[in-house]
Amino acid sequence: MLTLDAITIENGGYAVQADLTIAPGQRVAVIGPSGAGKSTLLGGIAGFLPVPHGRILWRDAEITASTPGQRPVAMLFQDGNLFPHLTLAQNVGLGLRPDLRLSPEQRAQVDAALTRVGLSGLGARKPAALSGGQQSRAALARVLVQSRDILLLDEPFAALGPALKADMLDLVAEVCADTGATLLMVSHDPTDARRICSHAVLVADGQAHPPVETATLLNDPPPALRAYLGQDGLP
Ligand SMILES: Nc1ncnc2c1ncn2[C@@H]1O[C@H](COP(=O)(O)OP(=O)(O)OP(=O)(O)O)[C@@H](O)[C@H]1O
Repeated sequence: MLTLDAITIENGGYAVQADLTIAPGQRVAVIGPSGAGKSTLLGGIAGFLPVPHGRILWRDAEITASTPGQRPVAMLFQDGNLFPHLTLAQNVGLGLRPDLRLSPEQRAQVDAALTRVGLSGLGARKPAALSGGQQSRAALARVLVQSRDILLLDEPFAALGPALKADMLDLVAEVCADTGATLLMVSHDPTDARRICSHAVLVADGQAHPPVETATLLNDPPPALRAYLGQDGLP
């Protein structure tokens, strides 16, 4: 269980409050108006932003004061996930050791992660020699190799076309099912949430609400979400 026990997360002058729990292995979309604090929520869970009030717990152990590296969390951002001067294998290896002094076992883990995301044999390539979809897969492999319990994805596939994005979302769902990882994924596209997230957290007006079933939330959105989604259900 991921427990956000009456927390406040600070992001500059902005604050987001949350008092909710997320079940292990659950896939949860984080949705809400632009600027409402979705990235702030993920940043607080990851340990990148201060949480001056409340407690964050994972499986009953408090992690509020833990550094990002000590938390059971791996995070994938929209941009800047790959270093252009490093090969794919090195980029993925960074998830295991920042100095890249990998043991043979760790190299095998990198190869396995690349294979899992469909990039077998491409480890020696640099990111520029890959398509956008392949780059997204490599970034996902780096998150995978970390074997963390919680995956935080902040609009990671927004730059991809619809078909590639759907492939990546399905891959994320498969990986979460394989590993039992708990997923929180920020997305501006409600179809992403419907595709792979059983539950959704609405972030609006500085408040992250407890998760509810995605279909329930999107089929009958509260006013703050309805205004954002518009009549056709898209932002
Ligand atoms: N460094 C900062 N200093 C002050 N305010 C900030 C800072 N970073 C973000 N904010 C503010 O915090 C609020 C929440 O930002 P956040 O990025 O979490 O929203 P979001 O819901 O992820 O938005 P979007 O959907 O547009 O990405 C915004 O109103 C933003 O202006």
